[in-house]
Amino acid sequence: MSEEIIKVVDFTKCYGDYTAVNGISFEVKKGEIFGILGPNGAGKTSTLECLEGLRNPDGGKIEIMGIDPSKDSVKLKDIIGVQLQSSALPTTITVKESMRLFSSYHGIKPRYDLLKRMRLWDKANTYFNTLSGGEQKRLVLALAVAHNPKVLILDEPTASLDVQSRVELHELMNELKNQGTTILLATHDMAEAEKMADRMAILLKGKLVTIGTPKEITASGSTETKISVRTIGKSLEEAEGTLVDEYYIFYSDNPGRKVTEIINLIDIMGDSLIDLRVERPSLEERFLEITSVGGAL
Ligand SMILES: Nc1ncnc2c1ncn2[C@@H]1O[C@H](COP(=O)(O)OP(=O)(O)OP(=O)(O)O)[C@@H](O)[C@H]1O
Repeated sequence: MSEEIIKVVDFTKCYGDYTAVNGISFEVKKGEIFGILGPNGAGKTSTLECLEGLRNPDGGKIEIMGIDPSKDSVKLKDIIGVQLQSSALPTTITVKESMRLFSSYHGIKPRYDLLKRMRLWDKANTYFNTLSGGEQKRLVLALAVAHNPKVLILDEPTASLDVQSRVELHELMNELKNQGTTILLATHDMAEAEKMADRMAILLKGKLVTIGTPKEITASGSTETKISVRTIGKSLEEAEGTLVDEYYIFYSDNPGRKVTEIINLIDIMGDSLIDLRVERPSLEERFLEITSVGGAL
């Protein structure tokens, strides 16, 4: 897992006078799922589009398996898989025709197995513009992975997908990862990022504000761990917790020590524990902390 597949060094993207991405650097290793998170306008899509060779950087360096996307789009096309925008497909192409077209573009046999897997086989002869939003998205994803790309670039892949399709896509991503595919995943969905990403970068106003595993990022915040305790008696009445729906709620930056203190108190007071829950701050809470005014910037 140490081979660097994607290298981004001091990358900058401008639109006229506006700097959308301002000197960011990160590397993605072989077989990693790397999340790119950030609020609207943070620069995620601009970064992905430069990696895909659709736009040219205005500064710094980008490499995918040693290829500069802005210079060698021919070599890049077989290495990367990208999710097309829905508008990139002709409205009256059928599902099966689109798979044939893409497969011939990559010089492979049509991957009808993927249409079956993405539950699109019943719609094989349906025009693209009459598919539902979720079906269009499933097709676009099937087309992105048809040629077994070494690098898969996904921009909000599960937005507008139903729960079943979302779970199926996550399974497919894990399978591809296990086969050594490197996946770049831009998402607004914190639960998805926490579940799927090995590491992630958070962008804010074009700058990279933090990078690490979901656990590292969550643990680096000031948000405290929540401990909820329910007892038979009233042993915690005098402790500093707040009573909410029969649970005493405590917050601590040292949850191990706090839980021991609480249990000792319950014991000393001759009381009995009914339930104890420890909830670490979520990635979402940490994300909000980082991206809100007065956050880590
Ligand atoms: N073609 C363009 N011309 C001018 N400005 C652009 C263009 N594309 C993007 N921008 C601006 O660059 C900034 C970054 O946009 P980008 O789409 O990369 O952000 P994003 O993180 O993907 O946002 P979102 O989560 O809303 O999709 C935004 O302020 C946007 O308005």
